[in-house]
Parts: sequence; C-alpha cells; structure tokens
Amino acid sequence: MKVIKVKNYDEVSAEAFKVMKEVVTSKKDAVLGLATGSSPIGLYENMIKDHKENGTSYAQCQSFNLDEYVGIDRNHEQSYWTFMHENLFHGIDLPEDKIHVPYGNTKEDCQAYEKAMENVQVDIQVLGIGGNGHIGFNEPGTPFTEETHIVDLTEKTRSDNARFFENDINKVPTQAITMGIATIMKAKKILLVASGANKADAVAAMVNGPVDPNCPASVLQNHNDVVVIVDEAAAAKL
Ligand SMILES: O=P(O)(O)OC[C@H]1O[C@](O)(CO)[C@@H](O)[C@@H]1O
Repeated sequence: MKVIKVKNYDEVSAEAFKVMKEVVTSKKDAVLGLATGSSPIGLYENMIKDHKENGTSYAQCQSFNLDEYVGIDRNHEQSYWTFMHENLFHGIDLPEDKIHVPYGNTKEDCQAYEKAMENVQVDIQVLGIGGNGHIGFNEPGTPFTEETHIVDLTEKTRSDNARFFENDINKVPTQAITMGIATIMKAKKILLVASGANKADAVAAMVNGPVDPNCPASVLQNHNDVVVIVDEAAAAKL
C-alpha cells in the first residue's frame, strides 16, 4: 500500500489525477471503477478539465460504479446515477452505453451487476473512505467475501449523508446496493482519496490496523497495488 501525503484537498485531487491519467493514457479502453461522495469530486473536475483542454479521450472506456441507494429513482436528484452524470460523465463525454451503476434491491439485481463485470477487470478502482472505515457501502462487519449485495445503512452513514438530503436523515434511504469487498479487490489498481480530520481514525486503521472487517478499508492491505492519497488532516494519525 503506497501512501502519499499532501497538504490539502486540492493537492489530493491533483495527485489522484496523475494516477488516473497514467492509466487512461496507457490503456484507451480502460475500465474505470468509480466512487461517489465528496472526496473524488476534485479528481473528477481534473479529469474534465484535462479532457476539455488536452483532449484526453474516454470514448472507449467503460465505468462501473461502487454503489447506489435503494428505493430512489435512477434520475432522483440525489441518486448516485445523477451525481456521476453531473460530476463526471457529461464532462468527459463518456458514452452512455458504457456506464454501469448498480440498481435495484434484489439478489437478482446484485447478480446482474456481477454478471456485467464478469468479462472485464477494473483497471483502476477509485475509492473514498467512510468515517467508520467503510468502502462503497460496505459497513464495518461486512465479510470480505461478499460480492455485490444489498446493505442496511448505519445511522452514522445516513447521518453523514443527510447533508445531501436537506439535512433530514429521514429522507436518506435506509438501504443501498453496493459492490462487495471481494468485487472491489478484483481491481487491478485501487486509488483511495481521503481528506479531513474526520477521516484520520479510519485512515490510520486502514493503513496500520489489523486486517479486520471492523475496518472494511483494512482489507486493502492485502491488495498488491493500492495508492492512498491523503491530506495532512486525514494523515494526522498515521
Ligand atoms: O467522500 P465522502 O463524501 O466523505 O464519503 C465517504 C464515503 O461515503 C460514501 O459516500 C457512502 O456513504 C462512499 O461512497 C464514500 O466513499
């Protein structure tokens, strides 16, 4: 696990973009594993800027997103489908038929998502990390063997995400569909970005703690190509 410490969020996003650019310029049909939340937004902005100014093409790429809420429409203003279109897909002209975001609430929906991935390997999986060490929506205690599955969101995660639902936790969905940790670990390379003091405990547990489902991100210690980019605040307990 390679840990890069930088000063602030903008530098996290700049360093993350260097890693992403290397992948998409060395492989025209790169398979991008993507995350939502606030952490990757700066990276996505850099991808859009570079695409518009330097013509870096994503026309042959395809994307697989980590997670989506259960029980809200694809086009709900707070769905991760909408988030990704607004924060990345439109900006890099990613072809609509190359976009994959998990959707649904049944075992069959989960199996369909795994099937969509069965003939590809994600070249680079972007991750954020929850304050409790979750990756995607794999909350503490999720077995590392899980593939795409439906999860009940913890109170903390729903509270953390209430900021996107008019600060009303009652409007935050109670479940999500998420790539499992086993799915995430199949990626060739993993790029995790974290910033802010609220991530310091999770980052420390991920990097130096035991490999244990109590900190889902700790599983990344078992992956052979992980780049973690953190600002000073998120790195404070390393
Ligand atoms: O980057 P943020 O907004 O702190 O979110 C951290 C994590 O929480 C989630 O948004 C899920 O709650 C993950 O997708 C994300 O990686």
